[in-house]
Amino acid sequence: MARRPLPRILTDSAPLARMANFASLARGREFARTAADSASDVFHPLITIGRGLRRLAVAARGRWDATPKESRGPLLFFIGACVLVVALVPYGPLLALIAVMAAGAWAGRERTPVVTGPSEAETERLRALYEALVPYLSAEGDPAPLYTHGGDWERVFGAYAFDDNGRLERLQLKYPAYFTDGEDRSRARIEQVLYAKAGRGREYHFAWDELANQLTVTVLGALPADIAAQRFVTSPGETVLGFTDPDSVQRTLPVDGADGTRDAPPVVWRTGPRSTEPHLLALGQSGSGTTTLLRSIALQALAHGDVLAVDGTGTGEFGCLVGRRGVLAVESGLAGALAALEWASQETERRLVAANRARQSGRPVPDDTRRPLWIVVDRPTALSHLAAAEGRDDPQRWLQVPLRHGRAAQVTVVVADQFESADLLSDPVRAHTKARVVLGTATAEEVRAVLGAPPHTTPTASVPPGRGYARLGSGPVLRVQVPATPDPFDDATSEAHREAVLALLPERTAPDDTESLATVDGGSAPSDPARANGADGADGVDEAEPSAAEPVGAAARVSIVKGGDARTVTGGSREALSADR
Ligand SMILES: Nc1ncnc2c1ncn2[C@@H]1O[C@H](COP(=O)(O)OP(=O)(O)OP(=O)(O)O)[C@@H](O)[C@H]1O
Repeated sequence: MARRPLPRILTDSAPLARMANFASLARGREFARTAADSASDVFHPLITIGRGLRRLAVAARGRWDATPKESRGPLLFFIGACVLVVALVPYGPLLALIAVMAAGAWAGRERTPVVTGPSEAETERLRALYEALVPYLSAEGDPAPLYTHGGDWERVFGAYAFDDNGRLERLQLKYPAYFTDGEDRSRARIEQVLYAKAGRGREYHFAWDELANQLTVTVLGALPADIAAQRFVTSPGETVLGFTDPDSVQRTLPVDGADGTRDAPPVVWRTGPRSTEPHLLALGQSGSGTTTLLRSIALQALAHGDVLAVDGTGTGEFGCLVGRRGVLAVESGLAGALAALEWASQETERRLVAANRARQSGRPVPDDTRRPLWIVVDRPTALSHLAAAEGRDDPQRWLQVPLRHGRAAQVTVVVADQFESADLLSDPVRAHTKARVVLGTATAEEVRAVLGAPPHTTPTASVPPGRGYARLGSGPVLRVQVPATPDPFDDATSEAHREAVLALLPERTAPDDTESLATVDGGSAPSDPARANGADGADGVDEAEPSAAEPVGAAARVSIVKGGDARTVTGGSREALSADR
């Protein structure tokens, strides 16, 4: 009987053999790879030296080729002499061999290639920026346009830098000479394009070099906001409005910040008879920090002068000043504000007359006309509005004389208000406040409207309180961060800030209850007539009559503390104030 053949799969050993072959092949490859790795580890120094010797040989060959024919003879002779010397000195050949090996190892070391030029993504950004500028920086009929669609961006972007996240940090670009770089509108258009294309939300500085037709855009870091109220090292007549960029001002002041003491560049405002901007106006949105700026100025002013504060917000923002030496009054009601400002106006006139008389009679100007008087008015337009509703005098009317003649009489006016109410500011306030500050979020047009010049940086959409721009007279527009000077009586104020502000307050000259007298609602509390005293001790003073509590703006009393002595007069009694002069 014939035997049946087994199935082919059981007899044919080819697949199994193939599998066995694959396995041995894979093993062999693995072995070869391991051997190669080990060999390359072992022979790595030799490989490096070999590579270095090859590079040296190539370099020597290049050098030899570059050597003029007539110099080759002497060079050969020199090399031969060197070889002879080496051969003759003891251990010369060995040392020479070691030197050659070392040179080979040095020349053959692996060098990480230096990446130059922008990455692909960065190149794409630069190209997009270039294309976006084409419509604004090209003109029909230009035979050799710097900017054309699909043109060479490397021709115009002289320098650029990106941060670690690939965002543009600095860009220097050339623009055609016919571009109207002297016109603010033309500049603003370019700045807007760059701002949009380089990434919104950051603050950019634009430096226009009109001579070289070159614009440099730099991303600005945020101004440090860790400087709080403190005693600044300044001379009398100097007030620190805030701190700015280091290259914007030439001076620095030692300040205590979050990381200890450091030098910071201040924006210093000079007041007094020689000041060209003797009065200041600060504007901003609600919550931008204008009241804080006034508080900071008042605290600095108290170091060398007297302060009269009028708080149009009626929220007691200057309550911490009440009863302190040098604080003449803190008013938050309409009647009180009117009386206090009228007094300030008449005091300015008195100082001028006294100084004039002294000069005419050849005597020195009396001391009581030389002590600086600061009139600090927060939101006067709120009081103006109230006054109009009640058919009374506009309190701003009484600022006219101090604003016009204050400089000669050592009287400084500081006004703060909100953008929305700026229209209600009187003409003298607008005309005589040459030192200007804009705080908080503001468009370039708003900054320009207040400061008279546009900012050289792109205002960002959100800024911390106290951040803005300052301009003194016709000087440059400076970025500024006001020192944190919060109301120490505000529950939200941190302990450190509260202590910093309280430490700057002059000593108390009146008992604590004065605080509730003048700041809360125009002073409804009775005061102690025994404390009532004139500035010179002999002035006429009305005895205060206790009155019923009245709403803000209907105040009937004024509390004035002059030269450290308390004086209380009825708000409606202007005669009493006049008599006091
Ligand atoms: N320079 C600053 N540093 C830190 N915080 C500040 C600064 N300026 C203001 N603030 C804080 O911002 C808030 C608003 O400040 P502030 O009252 O001075 O603003 P404002 O412009 O007067 O607003 P409003 O008129 O609505 O009172 C407060 O909590 C204040 O402490």
